[in-house]
Order: sequence, then C-alpha cells, then structure tokens
Amino acid sequence: MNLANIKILHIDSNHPLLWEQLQQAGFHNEADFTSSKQEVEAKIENYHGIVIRSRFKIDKTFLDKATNLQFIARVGAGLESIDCDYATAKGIHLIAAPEGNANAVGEHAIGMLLSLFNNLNKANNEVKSGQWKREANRGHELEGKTIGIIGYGNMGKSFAKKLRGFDVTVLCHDILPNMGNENATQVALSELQERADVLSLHTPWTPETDKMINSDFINKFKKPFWLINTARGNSVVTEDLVQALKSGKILGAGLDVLEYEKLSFETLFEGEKPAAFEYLLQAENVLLTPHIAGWTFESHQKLAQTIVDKICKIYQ
Ligand SMILES: O=C(O)[C@H](O)COP(=O)(O)O
Repeated sequence: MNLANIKILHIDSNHPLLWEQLQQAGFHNEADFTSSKQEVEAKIENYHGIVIRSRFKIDKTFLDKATNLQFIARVGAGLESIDCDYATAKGIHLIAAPEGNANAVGEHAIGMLLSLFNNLNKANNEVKSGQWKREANRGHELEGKTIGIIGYGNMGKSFAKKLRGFDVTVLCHDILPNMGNENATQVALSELQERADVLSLHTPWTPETDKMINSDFINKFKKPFWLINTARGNSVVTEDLVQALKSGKILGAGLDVLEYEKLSFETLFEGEKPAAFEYLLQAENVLLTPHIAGWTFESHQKLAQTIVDKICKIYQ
C-alpha cells in the first residue's frame, strides 16, 4: 500500500516524534492546531486519519462529514470527547494510548497518597512561612492499610504495581470480571467500601461513572477514608466531597482533576468561585494538581510512540 495516499490531519500538538515517525513511515501528514471545529468539519472528508487530544468533540455531526475517515487516534487515554459507538458503527478504527501515560498516573497517585499521609505539602508550606509544627503534622503510615482501586485498567494496574513494597492490601473493583492480578484482588464494590482505608479512582468518564462519588456512595464506606482522584473530575460530586471532608468521613483528598477544570482560568480563579471549590482551595487536607498526573516528559514521548505503532499496525 502506498502510505502517501493516507492523509492524516493532526489537530493538536504532540511530541515531535509522532509527526516525524509517521512521515518516515510514508504517511501524508498535515497539521491544523487553530481552526475551529466547524472549519475542520468542512474539510475532514479529505482525510483518512485524524490525530487528536481533546480540543473538541468528535460527535455525530463531525463523523457524518468524515466520509473517508479510517481512524481516529487519541493521544491519551480518555475517549469521552469521541462518539465511540457511532465511529465504530461506521467502521472507523479508534486508537488510544493509555499505555503511554499509565506509569505517570500510577506514580502521581503514589505521590499524592504519600503527601497526604505525611502532610508533606502542608508542612512544606508551614516551614517555608516560618512555622515549625511537629505535632500538628504527625503523619500516617501506609503499612497495614487497605487500598481500594476502582477501575482496574491500565491506570489502576499501574498504581497497584507501585503499591508493592508498602505492605498494604490492595483491592480492586471493575465493571469487567476477572480483572484482578498478582497486585490486587478483585472484589464487589460493597466489599471494597467495607474494607478500604483509601479509595483511588481510575475509571474513564462514562454515564456510569458520572457523579459516581456522591454522598450515598461515600456513606457506604465503613471507615473514614482518603480519596485520590487522578481520573476525571466529573466522577466526583464536589459538594458531597466537601461535606464528607467537613464531617471527617473523608480524611483527605488528592485531586488531580476537578469538575470545574474545563472552565476558563478567569472563571476558575478570579471573582466568585463555587463555594465547594473555595473550600478545596483552603482545606489543608486537600492536595490539588492541575491535571498533570499523566503529564510527564516521559509520557509525552511514550504516548506519541504508542500512537505511531498503532497507526502503523492498521496499514501493515
Ligand atoms: O485522558 C488522558 O490521557 C489524560 O487525562 C490527559 O488528557 P488530555 O490529553 O485531555 O490532557
């Protein structure tokens, strides 16, 4: 097959190796990082492949215009910006690269957990502002704790693997059966809620996981617990999380994702903020990072390489 006939449109910037290796393989590549969704829609019939991150939604309207599209390559894990069922029904290959940033997410979740358990962020801020508070920063140890992981795909598995060596019990829950492995025992959700001291969320954002962590869900946990969310902000009802933080049912939270994060910077940080968000910003037992769990120099490269390999495989 003459790969020069396969025209690929890149609508988001990625690690340069992605472009370079597709060029070397012989594909015809074009980049358009600025056109609006409507502008891309108007020309998408000319392309056989599109390489995206999450700039805009690939919905039915878009797909109906993409009459020659053979693949959609998402340089990342989450596929929520694509109408996957509709694309698949049209015979379009869907490619994603969760293998590329799973390690980064696993390491970030470990970092958040250790930071929360040992007050690293809080204590650091205090010492740097001239306060030497030892008793107020007495920490907890992971040893002997039970870690519950919801969503046991690439990210959940990576986190569980990193937990080896901490002498913890690792439970996982997934909608698919038989997902447990040497690093985690699969249990029913109710058992996880009964036993866990920590909940780490590693689920995609789907209708089933939207607002999943709400008061009802939280109250089913038998013990107070720590929450780590490196998955999607919309899976947690922030008001309910705040209520649980206030009551002590949630002991602390490490949040790399927020339900407000798609708002503009101005909306998010200037002027009046949603009360629950304001609480998270002030709370000492809440650690916030700006959706960077999968955002490392190494994952940038691994994501690109994974996508190149998967595109090349389609045309082997
Ligand atoms: O789904 C992912 O891979 C991560 O959440 C990163 O998403 P982004 O490409 O939209 O930043």
